Amino acid sequence: MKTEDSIRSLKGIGEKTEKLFNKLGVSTLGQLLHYYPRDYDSYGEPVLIRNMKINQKQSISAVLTKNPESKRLQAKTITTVILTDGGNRLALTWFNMPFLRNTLKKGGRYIFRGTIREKRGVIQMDQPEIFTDSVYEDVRGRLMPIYARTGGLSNKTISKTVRALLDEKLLETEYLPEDIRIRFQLSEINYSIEQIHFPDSLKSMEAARRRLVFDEFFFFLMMIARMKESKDSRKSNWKLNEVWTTEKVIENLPYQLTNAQLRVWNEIECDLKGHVRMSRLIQGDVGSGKTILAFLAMIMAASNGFQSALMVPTEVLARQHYESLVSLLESNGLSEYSPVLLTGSNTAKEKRRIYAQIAADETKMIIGTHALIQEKAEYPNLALVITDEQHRFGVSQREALSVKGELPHVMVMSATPIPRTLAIMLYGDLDISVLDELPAKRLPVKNCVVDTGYRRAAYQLMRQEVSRGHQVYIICPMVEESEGLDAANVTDYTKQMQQEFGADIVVEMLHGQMKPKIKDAIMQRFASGEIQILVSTTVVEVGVNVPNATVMLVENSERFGLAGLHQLRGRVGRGRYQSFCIFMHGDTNPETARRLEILNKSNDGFYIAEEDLKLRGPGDLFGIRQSGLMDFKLADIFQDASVLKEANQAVIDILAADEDLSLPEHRELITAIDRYSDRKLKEITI
Ligand SMILES: Nc1ncnc2c1ncn2[C@@H]1O[C@H](COP(=O)(O)OP(=O)(O)OP(=O)(O)O)[C@@H](O)[C@H]1O
Repeated sequence: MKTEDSIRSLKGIGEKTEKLFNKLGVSTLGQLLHYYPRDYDSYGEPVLIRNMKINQKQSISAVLTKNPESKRLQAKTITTVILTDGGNRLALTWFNMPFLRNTLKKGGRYIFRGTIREKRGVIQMDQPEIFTDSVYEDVRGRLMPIYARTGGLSNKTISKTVRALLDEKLLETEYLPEDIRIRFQLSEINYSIEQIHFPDSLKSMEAARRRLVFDEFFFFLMMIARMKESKDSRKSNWKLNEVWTTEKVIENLPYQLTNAQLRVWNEIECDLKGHVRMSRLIQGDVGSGKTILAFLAMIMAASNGFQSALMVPTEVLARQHYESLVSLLESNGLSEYSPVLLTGSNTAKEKRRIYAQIAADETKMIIGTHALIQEKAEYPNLALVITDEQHRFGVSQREALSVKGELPHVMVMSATPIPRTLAIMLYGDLDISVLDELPAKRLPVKNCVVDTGYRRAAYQLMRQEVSRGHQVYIICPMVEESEGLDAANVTDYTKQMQQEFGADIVVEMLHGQMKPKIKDAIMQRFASGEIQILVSTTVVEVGVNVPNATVMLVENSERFGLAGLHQLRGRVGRGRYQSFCIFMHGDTNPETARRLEILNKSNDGFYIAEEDLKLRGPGDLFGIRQSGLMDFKLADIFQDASVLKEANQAVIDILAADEDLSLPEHRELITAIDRYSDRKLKEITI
């Protein structure tokens, strides 16, 4: 038997059972070995009735003093046995199992196991499992696996099949080098597989789990590390030596760059000047000033005679960046770089003209939405691509653009602070720069978490801020997943607000269903101060910059994740005025208020992201789960953070000693890694 063989090669697995296993993603023997239990049942010592704990699964050993009784109730047959010990009674009931009357005999000793419940003063056990003493002996004191199941395939069948396979002694070849196993105290692979399914003890299960969790992280990190091109192969074809234009632009800025901005700019500049192509992630909290770094890099490309492209996720953001760039260039006498804006609002004719302009190298700077920049444009002279990731895993996206033209420098901007552990996983193929400082003279946003009873007071605060010439965002979440309802909700709310604030205050709305042109127009009017209150869905979450806005009210804030709320809040507090963020919730669950309190306590995105990761896991947080990329079977990025660190260290050390894994002691390892990467990359759907 081989691990690649179909599970049909096991005795007793016919076509029907095979199909059911396939539903669980198990087709081969190897996959079955790695189909780990999701939990365990422990078979403890049988207890006396008086010592039984309600709502716990327990066993009782008893001699039957009476035969079971069956009666029909509606369409069901109910079979009952009453057990007594020392004056305590326990009722056992089974549904639709009348044959038990012939199985369980008066005078026989059995062990019954099930969850103890109390109903109307009677303690009872529904549907208990039944053992004879000798059968129970086999499981006594053990942890028995509980597998994720599918209809028609019972836990019993799955465990029996796994047991049968393990008894065949089908062995995996140990692929982890011995020194790594010894250094990180990892148990051997076959022992770990056996013990994760049928542990001898809790301790051996934990050791097995640690090894298998290590493997999950290790392979993932190895795959990412091997995707990262070696510095030697990342030769840059672009010589960017001219730096004084950007120096002048920096001098002319109306503010001083923060130390963090200066440090990161220095890293970017070194990349651009060097012989190695840049492949860098710029991470920073909301409002930390990432945009100016992107513009400086684009200006540096242009002043050296090269093109650059900035891709962003929304049209609103593309236009906003375009306008800021145009005005930055104008104020520095650099309009000759003639930037272009490429979005879904361009007519076919305009697009053709812009593409022609790009192809003829008449424009040095292209700003647009991802899809459009990636479309059929030809970039004869593209030295730099900047993508604004917006918490999405984008290897394939980055690759798609990098292949256009002569492999440009790549800079990735992430607006979501990502905890260090997760950053290793997501962006292991990039160098990372962190903007860990907000521009000075910013007043921290004042937060409050309130229930709907505070609404009047919130409106009062808005009125007051508007009278001072400032502006307000009101965020309405989706009522349901349906986009249609989303729009209706915002529309109704806007009408209410128009009535509430009267004709002197302009209230408008913004949502994802609007035509891009209309959305742009609304955003323009808000940015120019013509609209005072903007009622919006989360379309403003992404990077919108209106420093004059000082109040944000988030309705139904319990429906958002913390990281999302932090992004939203980042839309205020971007100028020099005191800003306020009101998280309103219509929920009486104390858990909600406690979760939102985390935002109240801190304005630090990295801290909030850590907390959110703890609460919700990485999938929900960054929309990664859908990509299948972080679907670990056992590993949990947060709980197993220490194993993650060790796996990361192991990857670094192994590659430092043997970059292409060609040493004989790594032969098994490279085979296992290749197998893993093939499978994983096939699974990814982005
Ligand atoms: N060093 C600085 N001093 C003062 N203001 C700055 C500084 N750097 C940037 N700004 C201003 O801060 C505001 C926010 O900057 P920017 O839009 O680049 O933030 P960001 O990092 O992209 O944040 P987000 O992810 O929230 O969009 C802008 O109005 C920008 O002009």
